[in-house]
Amino acid sequence: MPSSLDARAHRGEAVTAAAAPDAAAGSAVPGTGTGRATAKTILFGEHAVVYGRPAVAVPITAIPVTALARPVEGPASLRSALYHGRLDRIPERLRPTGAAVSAALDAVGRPSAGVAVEVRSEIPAERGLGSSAAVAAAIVTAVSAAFGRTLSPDERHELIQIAERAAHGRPSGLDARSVVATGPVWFEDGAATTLAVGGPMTFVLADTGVAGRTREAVAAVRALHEERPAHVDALLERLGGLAAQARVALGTGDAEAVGAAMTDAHAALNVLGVGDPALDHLVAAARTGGALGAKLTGGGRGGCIVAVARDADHADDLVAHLRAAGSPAAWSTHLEASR
Ligand SMILES: C[C@@](O)(CCO)CC(=O)[O-]
Repeated sequence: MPSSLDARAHRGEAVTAAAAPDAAAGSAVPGTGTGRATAKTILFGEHAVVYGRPAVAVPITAIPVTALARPVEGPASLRSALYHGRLDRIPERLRPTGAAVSAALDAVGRPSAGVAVEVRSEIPAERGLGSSAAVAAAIVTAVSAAFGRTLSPDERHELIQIAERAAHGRPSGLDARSVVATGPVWFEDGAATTLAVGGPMTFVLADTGVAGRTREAVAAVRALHEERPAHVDALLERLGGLAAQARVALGTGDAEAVGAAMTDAHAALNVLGVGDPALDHLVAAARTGGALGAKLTGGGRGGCIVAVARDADHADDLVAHLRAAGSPAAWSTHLEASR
């Protein structure tokens, strides 16, 4: 992993579940533009959400990405930890990032304008933490601001979705909504609403060190769905049901019930074919470390796990335990009760 993504353990910011103002701040002074978004973790509903089931996600405000953009003479360019050069020569794997710049230029009516875009991201890529959606969110906000436009949340969502389609074909929109939220979200029918949290809850994220493969995992679920629709529909129904159950448990602050639902969801995701031995290893380690439950988070087939800690102090122990079990990076994030 690049040095900026070195193993760190954040105690995590308090993420309030109260009013969820938009987190993708941007300046709209023509000539300069900034955009900001954050990592996210999906607590429940990944993959099932692609098939219309509900999901629960939490933005990780302690892990941000910022984009800066300014109009220039000459071709559009990108500077990031992964690439520095002309946009029309961007490597295939960064095509979604290029798509975000182009989509924003189209949206401001300047499709062939030159723009210099710089991305500073603390979000590890390909770890199921929403890096592609967050980078796209920061970019579309920054580029449109550089040309004097402030995007409405829905306009911005559509532009992020263009980049997400380049990333993995048929995105549900969950990532695009979560990376610009400031509190936990309930996602259903393409819309995100603020989720009530009835008591403090602390989650720990741990990286397997194995790159997640969302595109491949989404395609594998689609193929399995075509092959065995009844089997897959039952799993998707189960995953959607666990999200609904967890919504109630979050609302009453019942961390044990949230953890139990997570462990069940992990099992269902494995049957769906999006697991990985490295994920199972960390889920098992989380349990021996005293977590109330754990599961893979995001696209799967690598990436991160998310676990429920007993409390904020236990989260620190759990981070250390997961690091000792081989995780190269672990973080914690804390939710305060919203009422
Ligand atoms: C796997 C998935 O459910 C989440 C990826 O972070 C895909 C999507 O929602 O588009």
